Amino acid sequence: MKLTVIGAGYVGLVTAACFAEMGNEVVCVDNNGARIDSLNRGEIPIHEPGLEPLVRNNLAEGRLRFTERLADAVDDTLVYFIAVGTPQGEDGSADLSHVLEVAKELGRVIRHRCIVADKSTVPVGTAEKVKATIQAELNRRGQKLDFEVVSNPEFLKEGDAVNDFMRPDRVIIGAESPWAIETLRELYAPFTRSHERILVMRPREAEMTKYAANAMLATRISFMNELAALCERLEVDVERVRIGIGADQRIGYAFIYPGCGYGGSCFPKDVRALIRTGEQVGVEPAILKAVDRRNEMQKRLLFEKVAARFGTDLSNRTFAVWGLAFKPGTDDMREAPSRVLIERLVRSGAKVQAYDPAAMPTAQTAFPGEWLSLGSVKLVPHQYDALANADALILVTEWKPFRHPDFSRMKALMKTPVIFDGRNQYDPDDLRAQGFEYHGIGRP
Ligand SMILES: NC(=O)c1ccc[n+]([C@@H]2O[C@H](COP(=O)([O-])OP(=O)(O)OC[C@H]3O[C@@H](n4cnc5c(N)ncnc54)[C@H](O)[C@@H]3O)[C@@H](O)[C@H]2O)c1
Ligand SMILES: O=c1ccn([C@@H]2O[C@H](COP(=O)(O)OP(=O)(O)O[C@H]3O[C@H](CO)[C@@H](O)[C@H](O)[C@H]3O)[C@@H](O)[C@H]2O)c(=O)[nH]1
Repeated sequence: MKLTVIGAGYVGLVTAACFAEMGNEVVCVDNNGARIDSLNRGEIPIHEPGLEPLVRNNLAEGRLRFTERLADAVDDTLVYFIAVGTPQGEDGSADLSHVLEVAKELGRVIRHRCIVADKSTVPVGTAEKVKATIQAELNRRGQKLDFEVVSNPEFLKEGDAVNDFMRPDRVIIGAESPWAIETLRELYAPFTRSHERILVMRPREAEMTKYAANAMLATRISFMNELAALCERLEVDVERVRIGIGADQRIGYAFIYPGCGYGGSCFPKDVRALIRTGEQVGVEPAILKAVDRRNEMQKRLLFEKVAARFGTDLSNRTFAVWGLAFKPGTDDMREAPSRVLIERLVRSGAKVQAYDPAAMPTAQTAFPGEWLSLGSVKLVPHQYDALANADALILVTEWKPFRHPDFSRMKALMKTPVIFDGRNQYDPDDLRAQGFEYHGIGRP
């Protein structure tokens, strides 16, 4: 099939590469010229395991092409995928400006019967807005043609995106006409051969399903984080409680890990967008607001624990931070808990020595230049370098190399053997036996 994917970010690039890998002819468009230039050289602008060989092979085989201009895309494209960002707007709602800009441009360039499938996460009713925007441009051109706008939300997780796209739990097709439904069924068939995982519904239902999934997962995390706060006061180890409740098949173990808060480009903004939707339609989003509020509290928790231990004036203190990305497996620092922690540490006069296996280039631009130039934040080349003369280690992101480190080496490097474990990765008893002072999340 001939496809065009608009947006070469985490979703667009994975979508384009995976469809090309299945034998489709794909053009991937992005208005960021520098990004397109590097992709055409086979350089991947994001860290996503398995993506680089996929992009390189398909570029070399000629099934995948990158361009800056939508007008350069294949003229006979059958399905256009919209995969541009929908960041949080000022009032918390999803900012649709990029999506509608793409819709307008599509209205200017399409010449044949086609499907426009929206992969960006958008509020209920957006497919109708996209359709109206395209139609207005076609009318302006005096062009009559048949097109359908479909909602095809994406559920991939960063750090495991290629795997999620290749083996999806489900593919949601929010479409009206049998033609659009059949076309997308055919396109996704190679990804869902083992058993039927294609779910067809109306576009509005598909749009809602995406928010509902993220809101449910975020709710589980905030619920566990609240339980962790209770456990800490009651001298109960939340990790034992997590294992105890996860064993109930109705609950399960997924997304019940307490920690220092959820981050990333999806959960925070999607929960807030759904809150805004509730307010707009007159439904009090009581649960969603609590989920968001608990998460904001959770992101401040590590700093509060540090301040409770070392005081609020942290000048002359040095802290090692392990993990800057919002989760392991990615270089993405959007809404990362590390940012909240480091900002507070620096404001309190502390020096930070930070290391992340993938997010060091992102960190170079994520922090104000003067923090780096004045040495408030030092980005070090190795995880153990962060520990040199540190008053404490703060584990923020549970990358694999942090899970089973050399504790005796760590102790020798640090000024004081204190660990704040923001992801409950270590055994408190074991660490205390080795002479560490241990502070976890929801653990006595
Ligand atoms: N990141 C994820 O894990 C994930 C997963 C599922 C869904 N989503 C949703 O998918 C959408 C995209 O997310 P992302 O993380 O890939 O975003 P991103 O910011 O990584 O990428 C978006 C890309 O779109 C490009 N772009 C913006 N406007 C454009 C235009 N007019 N024409 C061409 N290109 C344009 C940008 O230059 C950028 O490269 C969002 O709605 C997000 O909520 C994200
Ligand atoms: O038990 C858990 C699980 C996750 N997290 C945190 O939650 C955040 C999000 O993690 P994850 O969901 O793995 O990553 P994302 O890439 O943000 O993926 C989510 O957001 C995407 C964008 O909408 C969806 O497509 C995915 O299905 C959905 O999992 C991260 O900060 C994690 O540290 C926890 O604190 N506890």
